[in-house]
Amino acid sequence: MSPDLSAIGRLLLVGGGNMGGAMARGWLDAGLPQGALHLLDPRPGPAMRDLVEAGRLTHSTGVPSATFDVVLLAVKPQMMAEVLPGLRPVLKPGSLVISVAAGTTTATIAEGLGAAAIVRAMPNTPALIGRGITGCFAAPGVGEEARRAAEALLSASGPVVWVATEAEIDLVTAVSGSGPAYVFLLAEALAAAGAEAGLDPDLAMTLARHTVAGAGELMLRSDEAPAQLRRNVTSPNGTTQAALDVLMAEDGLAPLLRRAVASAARRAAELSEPAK
Ligand SMILES: NC(=O)C1=CN([C@@H]2O[C@H](COP(=O)(O)OP(=O)(O)OC[C@H]3O[C@@H](n4cnc5c(N)ncnc54)[C@H](OP(=O)(O)O)[C@@H]3O)[C@@H](O)[C@H]2O)C=CC1
Ligand SMILES: O=C(O)[C@@H]1CCC=N1
Repeated sequence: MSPDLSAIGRLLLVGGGNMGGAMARGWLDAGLPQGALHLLDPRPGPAMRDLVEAGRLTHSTGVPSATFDVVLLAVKPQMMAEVLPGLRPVLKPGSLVISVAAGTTTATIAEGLGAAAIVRAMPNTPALIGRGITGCFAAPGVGEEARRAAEALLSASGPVVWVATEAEIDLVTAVSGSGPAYVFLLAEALAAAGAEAGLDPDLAMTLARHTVAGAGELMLRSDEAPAQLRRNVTSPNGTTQAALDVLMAEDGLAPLLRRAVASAARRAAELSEPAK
């Protein structure tokens, strides 16, 4: 069911790139009222330009001379220090600020903008098709109504989960924010392994894409846990077991992913420091 976005008011999206663009598409598809969304981006990409030309949102290359009920920050973390002070005039008492920037803390955002109700959110790019998941942290001072507004907006991209501490957002980033890239890499590696083993490369890629997508869809729709779904594929002493003996070895996939997630979380923490 689509969230009710009719009461969101005026919404400013700052940065219409991969993530901001995916979220904008989700809001428009979920029925954000005509004229509610304004994009601030000096160089919007083709997808956003098409939406502007279709009259589905307004756009400016500079900070608009209006105030907004919600401001969603989707610029690179390295841009935040430069962008935040210029946004002070678009805020009014009660404005809600949502940031999806990896690493940038609510304290940094509060300092750059002056006082505001700030929610840090970590979506992921399947938001583009309404199949993302977003982890959120509400800074102290964000009231119940603002939380509900944030949840309504973010749930246009898929489920929304709240964490109790800001440090957990860096972990959400490492698992689900960056996670789609790990899954795409799995598809790439599976296709490459199939091609190396002798399959036509295009055929191997078709097999890999459908396998990853089908397994993902089955996992979402099934009541069974991923471990049980894995067992359902694994005939005793069969082919899957032969592959899993490699993937589940001491130096297999689990320790590799542990290291990858730890490395992403460390990078998120680094991004919270100035000039990284
Ligand atoms: N991509 C992802 O999977 C995810 C990204 N994020 C976060 O989302 C944020 C954006 O990432 P992503 O969308 O990938 O990055 P992109 O580079 O694709 O998008 C950023 C956009 O902001 C624009 N921009 C640059 N300067 C300004 C400015 N002063 N004012 C307004 N807009 C500006 C950029 O224009 P130009 O390209 O011309 O510089 C670009 O269109 C990051 O903070 C990232 O951590 C969070 C979750 C997932
Ligand atoms: O790579 C990044 O830093 C961003 C945050 C999560 C996904 N992309």
